[in-house]
Amino acid sequence: MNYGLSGVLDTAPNNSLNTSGDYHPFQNYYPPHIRSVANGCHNPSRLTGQHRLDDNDDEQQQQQQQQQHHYQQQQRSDDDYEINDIDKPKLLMWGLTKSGKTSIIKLIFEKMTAGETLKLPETKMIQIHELTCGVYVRFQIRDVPGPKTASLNDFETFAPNATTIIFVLDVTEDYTDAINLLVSSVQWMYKHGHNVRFEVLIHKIDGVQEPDRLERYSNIQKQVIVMLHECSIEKPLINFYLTSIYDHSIHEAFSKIVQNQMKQLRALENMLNIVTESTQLDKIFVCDIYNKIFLASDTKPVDTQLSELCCDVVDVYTDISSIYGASNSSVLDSMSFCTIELSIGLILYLKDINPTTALICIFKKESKINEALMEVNLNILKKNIQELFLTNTKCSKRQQLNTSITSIE
Ligand SMILES: Nc1nc2c(ncn2[C@@H]2O[C@H](COP(=O)(O)OP(=O)(O)OP(=O)(O)O)[C@@H](O)[C@H]2O)c(=O)[nH]1
Repeated sequence: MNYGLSGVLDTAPNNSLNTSGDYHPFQNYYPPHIRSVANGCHNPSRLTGQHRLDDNDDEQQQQQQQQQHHYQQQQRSDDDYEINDIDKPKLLMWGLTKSGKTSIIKLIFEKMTAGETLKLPETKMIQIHELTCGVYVRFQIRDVPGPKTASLNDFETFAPNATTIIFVLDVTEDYTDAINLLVSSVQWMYKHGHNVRFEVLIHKIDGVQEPDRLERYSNIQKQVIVMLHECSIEKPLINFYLTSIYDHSIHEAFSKIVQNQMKQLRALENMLNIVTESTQLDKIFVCDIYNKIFLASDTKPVDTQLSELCCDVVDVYTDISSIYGASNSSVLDSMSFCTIELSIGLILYLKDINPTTALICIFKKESKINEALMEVNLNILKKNIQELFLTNTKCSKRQQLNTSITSIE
């Protein structure tokens, strides 16, 4: 399958408007100059930008209605997107009691504040969360009561059908027991033939002084690898992250964990690479605006500060939308966009993909971006992203059908 991006146009030599017949109807809405913060908006009744102040402009209203109609159709096709329950990744939150498992889920997916997690009761029963990121990426997370010691009794019940284990290790406590629990859990999985990935969150890092953080991270990592090596597990599937619910690190780590579940990731990254190169952008992220999970970015190395900036853009956008927007409409719709110019010479541009997902582009103010070309390419990208996910589902449905025909023969 060709994972390229059909139809993406290359940068024109100057900043002129693209006059080809290909130009997207959005052209009429988005004047080809960059505007300042959050003057993109969702529908006529919400916060309006300077180009929409005239509510009596019939032509504009008609076009807006057409766009809304397209978006509703898109929403309907998104609803058609079904993922087979067997294919759905099953993530297990695992770690000692009070390590922070429930807090992480509540903070990312249920909008609980970090302060509110202080009052969370101990988990007594297994909690199953059916979650969706960016409409298309669906998975299940199981939050289970954490053991008080390095005992595997409960793990043997919870682990067998997990496809990924998210192990939460409280770095502010003596972590000998936590490391023993982690190592024996990996060992148990290998012994029972489950070659699953372990995503280890070295958590509550806000409680450790800045200079000691990396040292503690590499000590824990080394200790775990040596212990696994002693158990003859040479190349474990294991990743380590430094996290805290008091900053963006937990969103960043969880984004990587979610990306590891997506079979479309490489294809998506290829598409984003093509668009960043052809449009001369510095970076593009695909982000779920409700939980701030990044589903992908182009493959240029990500500066942590850039992804923090993206989370901030999303916060600004959703805050303004919830203050000024109509209560019954979604935060993003087919006309949503916003541009923020930073004093450090960067421009952040947010644009919808679907009702929950946005593209966030970053480019330097001085770079000669052809904005018309950027708009065309981002619209093509948006369409291709949708097709990529839908094609994948159709393929897997067709494969299932073929399998059942074969078995009947
Ligand atoms: N300082 C700090 N505290 C955190 C962090 N994450 C969670 N906590 C606190 O850790 C405590 C325990 O969190 P829980 O989420 O209940 O832990 P759990 O692992 O689900 O515990 P069990 O339900 O007993 O398995 C709470 O008081 C949280 O506020 C963090 O990143 N930093």
